[in-house]
Amino acid sequence: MIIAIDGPAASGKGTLARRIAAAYGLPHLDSGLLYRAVAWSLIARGVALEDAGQAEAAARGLDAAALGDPALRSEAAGAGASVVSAYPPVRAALLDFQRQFAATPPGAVIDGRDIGTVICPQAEVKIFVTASPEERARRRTRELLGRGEAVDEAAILADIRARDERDMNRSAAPLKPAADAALLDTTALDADAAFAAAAAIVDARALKTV
Ligand SMILES: Nc1ncnc2c1ncn2[C@@H]1O[C@H](COP(=O)(O)OP(=O)(O)O)[C@@H](O)[C@H]1O
Ligand SMILES: Nc1ccn([C@@H]2O[C@H](COP(=O)(O)OP(=O)(O)O)[C@@H](O)[C@H]2O)c(=O)n1
Repeated sequence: MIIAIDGPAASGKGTLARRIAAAYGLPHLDSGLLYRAVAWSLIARGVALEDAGQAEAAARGLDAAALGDPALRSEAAGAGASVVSAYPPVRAALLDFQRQFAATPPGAVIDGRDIGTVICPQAEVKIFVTASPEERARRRTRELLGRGEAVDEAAILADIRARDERDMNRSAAPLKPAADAALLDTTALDADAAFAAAAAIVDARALKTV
């Protein structure tokens, strides 16, 4: 079974994807980490994010071992990922890895922006997770403070709005719900309630495909 979980920054899709993967015994891929790793490889070498050629080379040479680097979780890596992910050759270079991951039995839970629309349009279950920008900024601020990163909630909110704008309006695989995705607004749901709602969606969809 393939479960695609898409949505904007800090909507809670990663948390949901991890919990659903554990509950249903499926491997999990956080596809955002791939774009973060590409951005970080430029940032760490002092290469401008606007250098699309270098970004493509970084995507082609991506080493899965680099995905565990805690620096990829930083705000700078997330904002950089939103820039390099708009380059079609970067997306093309990362496509096979994601499709291969999904195609390997017993399937996968993958979270990102275009999993239900581009990477796995055949996914049995598609969930599009949202929350208000203000709630997402609160969550991300708490998370980054907890990680020891000095952050300001107003700046995080501005970054989230800028990222939404870039991710939704790019021409290559823009952020949008697949026509057959279930929408899940987690603004007023804590992580447990969001998981219960998502599991109910998975169960209902999975039953339909048996
Ligand atoms: N429903 C929720 N309510 C409150 N906080 C949440 C909820 N879901 C996730 N979080 C927290 O919000 C932050 C962002 O969640 P995450 O799953 O990383 O989002 P995303 O993968 O969409 O960027 C994390 O610190 C996470 O623990
Ligand atoms: N499947 C994906 C996943 C992420 N991305 C890009 O990578 C950036 C970082 O994604 P992420 O999922 O790690 O970020 P958060 O939602 O966790 O903040 C996003 O803003 C997108 O621009 C993408 O284009 N396609």
